[in-house]
Amino acid sequence: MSGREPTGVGVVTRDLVHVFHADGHDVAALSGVSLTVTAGELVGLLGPSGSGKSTLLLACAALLRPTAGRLLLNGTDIVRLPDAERDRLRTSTIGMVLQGASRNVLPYLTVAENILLAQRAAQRTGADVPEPAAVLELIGLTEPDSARADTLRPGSRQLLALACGIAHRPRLLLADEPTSRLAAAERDRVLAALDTLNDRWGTTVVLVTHDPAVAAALPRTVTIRDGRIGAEGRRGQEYSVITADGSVTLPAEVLADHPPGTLLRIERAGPGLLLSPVGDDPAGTEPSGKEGR
Ligand SMILES: Nc1ncnc2c1ncn2[C@@H]1O[C@H](COP(=O)(O)OP(=O)(O)OP(=O)(O)O)[C@@H](O)[C@H]1O
Repeated sequence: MSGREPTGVGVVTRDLVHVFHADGHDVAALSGVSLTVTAGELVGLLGPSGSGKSTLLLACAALLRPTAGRLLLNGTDIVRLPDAERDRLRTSTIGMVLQGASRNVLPYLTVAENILLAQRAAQRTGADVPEPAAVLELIGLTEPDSARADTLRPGSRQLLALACGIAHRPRLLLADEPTSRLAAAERDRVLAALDTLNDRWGTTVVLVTHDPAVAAALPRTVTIRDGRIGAEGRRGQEYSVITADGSVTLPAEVLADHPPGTLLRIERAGPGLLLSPVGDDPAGTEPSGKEGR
């Protein structure tokens, strides 16, 4: 190792759009995402199935080239970078943990062999990589180096997947549902590993999760709805976000009582805003309800 501590990468997206073309029709997976993740932050992406979380993660990982918009890693827009440059970023700067441990580790290799394999691409470019033991210590995986991956318990296999994702010491780690299908104690080990990584190496971490317990433990969450940012959370508390076009996504429980089409009066109330639903005739010029019959 060079001894110089790498710090995390800042991620900025502006009006990011991605359209998949499948079976003769288009699917807009991202419809204008503008998000800023500061270098060294730990952020969770939440949202319903199909809202665009994985697509956003893949775009940040330079594994998918967005249709439009900007995506900057430490100030460099990677959307229009040549393929070779994007490959180099993935080898040197970005770590990706795909959904499901089996997509990140080879079952018939040992713990140590999986780490060494994950480091190979970075080593080919002449980069310094950490000792496998240092990676395992940071992640908190205590199983012997010689254990085959397919003999590990689910939580340990997921920790190994994380270890492979950070084996080349990336400055940005993107993890797609790293705690899914884990028991609470195993989930907590994975969360602790992400915290330690973020704290000790200063790595920026963006993870997708559906688990409310994980979301509540994260310092910041961003909720994606229909390919846009719908809400932000801080330590489990949810906030709506005013988007660039001035729209606000209401929380699901508010929408349940006030369906689309409801008229709202918006008034300033000191430093706050008061949203009041009104009838179909906000000016009150028509008699309403039974009184008019
Ligand atoms: N390769 C693809 N080809 C066509 N459509 C796709 C492809 N990948 C994703 N989609 C569509 O894009 C939209 C967003 O998908 P995405 O996987 O990003 O959502 P998600 O929020 O990660 O969902 P989940 O929580 O279920 O993983 C969905 O409508 C999905 O069907």
